[in-house]
Amino acid sequence: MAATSASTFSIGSISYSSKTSSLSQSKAYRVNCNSGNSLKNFSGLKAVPSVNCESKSSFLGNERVAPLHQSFTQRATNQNQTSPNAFQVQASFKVAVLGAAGGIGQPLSLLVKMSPLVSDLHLYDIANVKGVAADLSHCNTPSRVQAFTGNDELANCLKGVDVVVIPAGVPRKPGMTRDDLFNINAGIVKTLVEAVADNCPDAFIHIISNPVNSTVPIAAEVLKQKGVYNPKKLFGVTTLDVVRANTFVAQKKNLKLIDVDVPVIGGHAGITILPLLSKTKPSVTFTDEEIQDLTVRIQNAGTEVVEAKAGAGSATLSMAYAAARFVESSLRALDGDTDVYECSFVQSELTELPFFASRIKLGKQGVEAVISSDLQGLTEYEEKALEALKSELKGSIEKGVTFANKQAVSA
Ligand SMILES: NC(=O)c1ccc[n+]([C@@H]2O[C@H](COP(=O)([O-])OP(=O)(O)OC[C@H]3O[C@@H](n4cnc5c(N)ncnc54)[C@H](O)[C@@H]3O)[C@@H](O)[C@H]2O)c1
Ligand SMILES: O=C(O)C[C@H](O)C(=O)O
Repeated sequence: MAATSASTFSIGSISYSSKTSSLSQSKAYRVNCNSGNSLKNFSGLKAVPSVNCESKSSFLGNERVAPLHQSFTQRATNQNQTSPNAFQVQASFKVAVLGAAGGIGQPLSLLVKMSPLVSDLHLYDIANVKGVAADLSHCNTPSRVQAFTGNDELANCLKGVDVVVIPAGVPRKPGMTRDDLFNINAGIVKTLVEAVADNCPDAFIHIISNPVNSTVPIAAEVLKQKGVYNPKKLFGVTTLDVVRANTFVAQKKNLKLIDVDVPVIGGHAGITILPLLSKTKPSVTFTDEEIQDLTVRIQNAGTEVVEAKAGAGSATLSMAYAAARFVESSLRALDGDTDVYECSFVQSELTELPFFASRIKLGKQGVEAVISSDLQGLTEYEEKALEALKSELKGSIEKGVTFANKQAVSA
C-alpha cells in the first residue's frame, strides 16, 4: 500500500497542501481558497500521467482551509508535532523576476512568494523595485525577497538562480499588434538574456515579453552567441492561452472548470494561437459555430483585455496567474516530479518551424518530451488553421533571429 503524507499551511484564507506518495514519488502543491471565483489553485496542476500524456488540473475540493489566524510557521509546526510522518516543506529554489515592478511583475512576484518551493525571490527592475520588494518581504511565507535595480545589480540578481522569468518590456495599447512592440522589447530581452547567459546559464528561462513569437528566437540566438544555449531550458510562456481556453470552453459548455484542459499550439499572437478544441478533456462535442466562436475568442482574448483597459496596458493579473502556474510547474519538475505537462513555445521538430508551442513534458533538465500526439487526428478546421498560421509564425521567428544576429555583428 502506498504510504502518503501531507501537510497543509495557510496564508490568510488560502491554504497550501503538499502531498507526497512513497509509491508514485509524486508531489502535488496546491493552493486552496475559500472564495468561489478567486484564486483557486495557482499551481493549477497536478498533471495526470497517462499514455496519451493527458494533463489535468486537479484540485482541491476536499482539502481543509485552515483558519485565518494560523500562520505558515504555526501551521508547519503543528503538522510536525501531530504527525511523525508529516511532510516537511522544503523550500529550496531560487527564482528571479526581471521586470518585477510592472503590471505583471508585481502580482507574479506575490504568487511566487506564496510558493512553498521557493527559498529566494530576486526582483529586478529598472525602476520602483525596492518598494515592491520591501512590501512583499513582509509576507510570512518562506522565501527571502531581495531587490536589485539597474544594470550594475543585474549580475547579482541572477547568480545561482534556478528559474528566471522575464516580463520586462512595454505592453500594447488599443490598435497595436504584439509585433508593434518589437522595436522596444527586442532590445530589452536581448540585454537581459545576455546577463542570464553570463550569470545563470543553467537556469530555466521563461520569456513573457511580447512578441513572444520573436523574443524567444532572440533569446535563443543570444544564448548561442554566448555558447550556452540549451533548447530544453528556454520557454516562451503561452500558459495564458491555455488558461483562457479552459475558462471559455468551461463557460460555453457548462463544464466543471477544474476538469477542462485544452491544448493550445502554434505561437502567441493572433491566428498563430491555435486551440485544439477537438482534444479538449473531458471529451466534448462542439458545433461548427461554437468552434469558430471559441477559436476566435481565444485568439483575440489579449486584445479584448487591451481594449477594455483602454490605454492602461494589457493583461496583467490573468498573466501573473498563468506565469505563476508555469513557474510552479517548472519548480515541481526541478524538484523531481515526473508528471508535469504544460504548453509552451519551445524549440521543436513537431513541424517544419524551428519553434512551436505545444504540450511538453517537463523534467529536471527542462523539456523532456514534446508531445506529438496532439497533432495527430486533427479536424479539417484545425488542419487548415495550422497550415494558415505557419507563414506568420515563420516570419516572426525569422525577424527575431535576424535582429539578434544583426545586433551581434554590429556590436
Ligand atoms: N506572454 C504573454 O502571454 C503575455 C501576456 C501579457 C503581457 N505580456 C507582455 O509582458 C510585457 C510586460 O507587460 P506589463 O503589463 O507587465 O508591462 P508594464 O509596463 O506594466 O511592466 C513592465 C516592467 O518592465 C520594466 N522594464 C522595462 N525595461 C526593463 C529592463 N531593461 N530591465 C528590467 N525591467 C524593465 C518596467 O520598468 C516595468 O516595471 C509586455 O511586453 C506584454 O506585452 C505577455
Ligand atoms: O495581448 C497582449 O498584448 C498581451 C498578451 O500577449 C495577452 O495575450 O494578453
